[in-house]
Amino acid sequence: MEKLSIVKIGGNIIEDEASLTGFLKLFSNLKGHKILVHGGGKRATHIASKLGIASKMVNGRRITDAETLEVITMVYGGLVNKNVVAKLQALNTNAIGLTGADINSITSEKRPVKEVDFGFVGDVKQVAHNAIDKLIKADFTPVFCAITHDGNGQLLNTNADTITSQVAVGMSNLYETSIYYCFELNGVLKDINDKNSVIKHIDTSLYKELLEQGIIADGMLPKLENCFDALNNGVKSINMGNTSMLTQENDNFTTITL
Ligand SMILES: Nc1ncnc2c1ncn2[C@@H]1O[C@H](COP(=O)(O)OP(=O)(O)O)[C@@H](O)[C@H]1O
Ligand SMILES: CC(=O)N[C@@H](CCC(=O)OP(=O)(O)O)C(=O)O
Repeated sequence: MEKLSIVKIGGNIIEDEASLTGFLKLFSNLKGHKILVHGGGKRATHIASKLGIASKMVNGRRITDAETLEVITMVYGGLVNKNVVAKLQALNTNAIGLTGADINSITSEKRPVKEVDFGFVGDVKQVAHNAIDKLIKADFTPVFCAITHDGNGQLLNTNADTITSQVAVGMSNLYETSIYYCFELNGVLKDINDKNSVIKHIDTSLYKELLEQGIIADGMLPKLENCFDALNNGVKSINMGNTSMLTQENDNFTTITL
């Protein structure tokens, strides 16, 4: 099986021009087949607030009413996605920006209302791995934003970490797939206040211990939950750390296995 790398960048990297430029250079230089997934939650919150729309997050997910859906469509699908694609073109990476509606790549289902009504938030149902592979085989580099669709004309907001793990699970039918979650810290830290306390390897049993000890919290909770879901469904390896983990020089990041 050929190899495929799926790289995710979150809001903090996107917000910092120098970090974004540095990251995109590393991503461009990455050998082999690759896919980029980007978030942009911070930018969406910022622009929504300029428009007088308050943002509300519950369990790390944005409550997405009709107005907020308009904002995130403009920000993720337009502003962030197209800027990332243009910057990649400048680095000679022939990128194509996509939402899940494009080439019907990611379909999702509006999250059912239980204790919380998340509004237009979608849980991934299907990833069209063969359609995505046509782009890869044509030497295009897909760049996904955090938008999916329900197949009936409705766009839905889907967390970018979840898009990453679900696209990785789908592509594992065709490739030996690795995920790289790039964020502003060096990896999963034993002590959140000590940036050098990277836990180099987390497996299922250590994961349970870290959860019990409360060492994994906030944004890291859904991230790691997604990781174990992906590993249980065919993804070969998952790495988490700052963007320099995409180079051979840095081995100070977290690797996650079953
Ligand atoms: N043990 C931990 N190690 C590293 N980060 C942690 C840990 N526990 C919680 N976090 C938090 O998780 C955040 C990363 O998740 P998130 O905010 O979803 O990132 P992203 O930028 O990818 O959207 C970090 O900024 C950090 O505040
Ligand atoms: C449903 C939901 O919460 N979607 C996220 C999608 C963006 C995202 O995941 O961005 P980061 O990776 O930068 O956090 C949101 O709107 O914030």
